[in-house]
Amino acid sequence: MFVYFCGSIRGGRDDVDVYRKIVIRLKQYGTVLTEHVSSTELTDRGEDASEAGDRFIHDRDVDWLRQSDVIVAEVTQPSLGVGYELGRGVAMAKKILCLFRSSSGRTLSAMIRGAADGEQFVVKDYSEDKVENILDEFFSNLKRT
Ligand SMILES: O=c1[nH]c(=O)n([C@H]2C[C@H](O)[C@@H](COP(=O)(O)O)O2)cc1CO
Repeated sequence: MFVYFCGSIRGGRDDVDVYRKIVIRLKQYGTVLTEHVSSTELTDRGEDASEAGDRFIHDRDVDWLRQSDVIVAEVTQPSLGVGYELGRGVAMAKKILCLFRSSSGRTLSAMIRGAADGEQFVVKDYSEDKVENILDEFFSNLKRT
């Protein structure tokens, strides 16, 4: 199984430790195509603007989205890139799990919360200590469908 993990990069790296925890768990379920998103070495400047530049990052990530079987996004820290990835994912009819920490005091965008249908597009409010359980539950339901 190929998993595409989305998390904020240029939108801010405050939640990188949570991303790391999520990616470690996701690796039990398959190949995480975007492991770099959870790297503590990656700053809010992005991937060294990559030698090939932003177009390279965009095209590579859209290819990975196409290849993925499931998209998991940590959406607490607002990020244009994550929102874009989710929109592309919906257009590709991918199975999507969005994870939001209400303890942040933020209100999740209506364009994410309002997209939830409980099946193809799932939004879960969670606390960091429960994240592994939520992922385990999501992936065990996935196997049954
Ligand atoms: O350097 C990058 N590498 C990369 O893979 N991305 C992708 C993966 C992340 O899920 C998402 C983050 O978007 P943003 O940088 O707008 O927060 O975009 C984004 C950037 C920088 O925008």
